[in-house]
Amino acid sequence: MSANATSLPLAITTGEPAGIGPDLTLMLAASGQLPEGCVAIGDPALLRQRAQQLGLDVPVVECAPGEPLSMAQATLPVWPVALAAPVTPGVLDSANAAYVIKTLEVAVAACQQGLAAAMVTAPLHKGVIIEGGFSGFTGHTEWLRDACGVPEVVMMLATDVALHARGPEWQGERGLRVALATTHLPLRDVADAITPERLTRVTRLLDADLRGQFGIAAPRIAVCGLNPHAGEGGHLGFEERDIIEPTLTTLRAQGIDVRGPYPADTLFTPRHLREVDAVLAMYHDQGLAVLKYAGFGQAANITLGLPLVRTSVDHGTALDLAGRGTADPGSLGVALRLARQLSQRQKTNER
Ligand SMILES: NC(=O)c1ccc[n+]([C@@H]2O[C@H](COP(=O)([O-])OP(=O)(O)OC[C@H]3O[C@@H](n4cnc5c(N)ncnc54)[C@H](O)[C@@H]3O)[C@@H](O)[C@H]2O)c1
Ligand SMILES: N[C@H](C(=O)O)[C@H](O)COP(=O)(O)O
Repeated sequence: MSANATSLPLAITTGEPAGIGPDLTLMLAASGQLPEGCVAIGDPALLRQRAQQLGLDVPVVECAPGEPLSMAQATLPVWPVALAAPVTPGVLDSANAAYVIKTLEVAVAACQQGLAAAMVTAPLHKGVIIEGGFSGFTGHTEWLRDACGVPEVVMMLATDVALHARGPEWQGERGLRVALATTHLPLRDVADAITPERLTRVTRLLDADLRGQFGIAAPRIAVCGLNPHAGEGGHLGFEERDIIEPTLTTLRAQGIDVRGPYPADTLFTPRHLREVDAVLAMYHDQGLAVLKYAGFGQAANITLGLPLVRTSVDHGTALDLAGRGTADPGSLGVALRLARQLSQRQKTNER
């Protein structure tokens, strides 16, 4: 296989086996919407069984990293990882936690060895991974940071503009990009995690990847406050006055176009969004509730700051839909297209 980012496969980790990850991968393959050069990572027997449950005629073809992929229409090439326990759609079993982690390890190794262009992750279930013995696990994003040995990563979700613009007024014609200063933390711990050091690392990474990965020459970043009305001058919380504002002042002096902190409730309105390229939210639901309202099913999750390209879906395991054929594969399609685009850009940047 040529070591060319356009011909290297996109490795899809199929995620929680009782969730919709296997279904969505098969649905895209069956409908001919799986982009050329994709390979799934998971248990071939599970995929064949799920295809049968969904009534999909998708031959599952086993192969190994580095081998040429089957080019036949509507087949699904698979790099095999064996399940530990049989799966019933919608029913979690912590015995399969190590299997899910193994699929991630295979994808990371393939990217690192130049055998995959990027990894695209279908959803996993954080709770069952923890119950399966991975006590520190909080999500793909943090796991990938540690697996790749980098000090910081940033979670950013973006709507797919071409497919989902709400109209020309929705953040201009560039869609909505929301990055998070903190990720999977209990709300109780969020305020303590908003430190000058973290804000500085996250903002610098966001600025660098908007330039390098998204080709924005001079990124403009709007930053949310943490408290209602951005702290009301210190009367409704001190984090803006004492931490966020001074950090942004320092970053501006270093040449980063970072604006705010703004009251988060009115920042996510077209008039403000049109003026910037990304919003940095202070915590998970502050940013992602808006992003998912704007584009659920047509958005993707990107991990910034990794030495490899990783994109993901904008939704979870949807156990209620597994095995039924009613889940929407749109976000997986967006994540795959974005992964291909980012891996091609990464290759161009390396030249
Ligand atoms: N990328 C990931 O790995 C990822 C992302 C988000 C959530 N999760 C995990 O998923 C699990 C369940 O999370 P949750 O219940 O908060 O969110 P969820 O996205 O699984 O489900 C929320 C709602 O959205 C619906 N939904 C989700 N995906 C859909 C799709 N493709 N088509 C149609 N409807 C869809 C579900 O049926 C449900 O009603 C949790 O363990 C969470 O941590 C993983
Ligand atoms: N925060 C993500 C979301 O709500 O869509 C999701 O939990 C996935 O996170 P990881 O990619 O870190 O697993």
